[in-house]
Amino acid sequence: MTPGIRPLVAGNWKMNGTSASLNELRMIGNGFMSGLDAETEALVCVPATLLSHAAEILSRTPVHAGGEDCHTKESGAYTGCISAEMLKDAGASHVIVGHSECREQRGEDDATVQAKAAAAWRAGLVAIICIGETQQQREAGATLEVLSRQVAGSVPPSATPSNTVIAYEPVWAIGTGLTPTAADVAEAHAHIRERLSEKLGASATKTRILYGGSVKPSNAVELLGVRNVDGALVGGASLKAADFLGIAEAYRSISG
Ligand SMILES: O=C(CO)COP(=O)(O)O
Repeated sequence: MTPGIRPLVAGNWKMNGTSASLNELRMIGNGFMSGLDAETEALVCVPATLLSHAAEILSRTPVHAGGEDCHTKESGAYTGCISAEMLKDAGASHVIVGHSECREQRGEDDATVQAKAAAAWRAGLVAIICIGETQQQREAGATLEVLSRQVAGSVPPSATPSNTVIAYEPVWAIGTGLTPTAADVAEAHAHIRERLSEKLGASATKTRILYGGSVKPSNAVELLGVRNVDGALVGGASLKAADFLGIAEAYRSISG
């Protein structure tokens, strides 16, 4: 937690979900309608095929709908790609950029991630910029150096707390059930905050830094209670309403 920052609990459905999954989304929306802490903001990023349905379902709730990736360009001959403007048109408020799966599987570099964040802003979306070290980098003792490089390269210098969220996702913790210790998370988030301060000045104190990687209801209190952790980016556990709501509940117990 960071004093003065409203936490964000965000889901990332990845390449999961068909129209049959929208019921889980309805339950997530309803969960936030009936009593979840108004101080916690919530978002579910869904496959583009579901986005307009998701936005419609969530429009009657406090939960936002988001995209999972976008192209740098507004339109053009880019078969199979989706622009930030298209996501906005379909009802998105946010888009994830630079997820490690996109960096690894599609060879996305920091400059591309930075251009995608700028594309998100151009369309009026909040960019959720993902960073995080691989297992090999952690074992080599290079975690903080990698995070410095990714903040320097992936975060546009004009980022503000209202147009940008940072998500620290150690690659080795994604989908593995492994998580860093609370001390490791604290060190990484403090380091990211310092690098953001150098780059963005005073506004860095208000920029949300989410933790992502095997967050579940059972570990949410420990992980999200760490200093400088301003929410979660949740993969697998966001596909089940009960788990996603359980994570948000954990946040309430920390804030309370
Ligand atoms: O990659 C993630 C969210 O973007 C994390 O995924 P898991 O929560 O499934 O580990």
